[in-house]
Amino acid sequence: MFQKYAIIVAGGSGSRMQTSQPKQFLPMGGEPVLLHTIRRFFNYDPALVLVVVLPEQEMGTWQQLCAQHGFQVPHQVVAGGQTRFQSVRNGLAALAHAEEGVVAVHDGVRPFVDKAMLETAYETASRQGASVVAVELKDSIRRVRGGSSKAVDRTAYRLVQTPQCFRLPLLRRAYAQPEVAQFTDDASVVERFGHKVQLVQGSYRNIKLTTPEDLVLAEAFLVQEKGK
Ligand SMILES: Nc1ccn([C@@H]2O[C@H](COP(=O)(O)OP(=O)(O)OP(=O)(O)O)[C@@H](O)[C@H]2O)c(=O)n1
Ligand SMILES: C[C@](O)(CO)[C@H](O)COP(=O)(O)O
Repeated sequence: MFQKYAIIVAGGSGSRMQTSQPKQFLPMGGEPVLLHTIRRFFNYDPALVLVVVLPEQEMGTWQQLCAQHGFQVPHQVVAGGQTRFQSVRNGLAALAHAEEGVVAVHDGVRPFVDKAMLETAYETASRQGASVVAVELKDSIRRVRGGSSKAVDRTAYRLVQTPQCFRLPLLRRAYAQPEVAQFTDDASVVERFGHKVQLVQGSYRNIKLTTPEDLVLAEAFLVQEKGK
């Protein structure tokens, strides 16, 4: 067995959602999105060490929401940075005293992560160092260049999700690199550091709440889950 950690990043402003409240705090089935996400990790493994990264100015909001919803899942709260990279780095700093184990980095706005996916991602990273959940493309894709476009082979690509799991010392060393614009996720950081990343099966339900229509889908998923 190995110790499991999770850094749940919720330090963004949610500009594409176009709501006054950051999307991680929006209600979904009557409870904040972030609360659902954290609970999924706790239900997977109550012994998991949880670090939640929040916008510095929203610490009070989160405290209030936890009190309002009687949310008791133990977690450490850390202030985020200007970019996702900086938020993950701040989350890692909160684990400075942890030595071994596997850490998942997960978007706070992906509330439909499930137990099977978490188990596969953690186990794969414990054996191979780095794992990333991903799904096949459902649409055709085209490469755009200048004013024209060209069809490309979609079977050669995957859509990358979170959780992305890593042996803790590896992720720590990778995040000591200087930030570059190409770092859109944790896998890209670890890969640039020189470590291969193993893809594992994600899910089409594991959506990232990004734009307003994603909330409609999320509510529908919840209704469906409650009916099961
Ligand atoms: N400085 C940042 C930026 C993003 N995130 C987190 O990274 C996840 C994925 O990012 P994204 O969906 O892009 O969130 P936002 O940056 O909040 O959204 P937008 O780009 O629309 O502003 C989210 O859970 C978000 O809160 C973060 O912790 N710190
Ligand atoms: C990490 C991520 O969710 C994997 O798909 C994605 O890269 C985040 O990108 P965003 O531009 O911050 O939404």
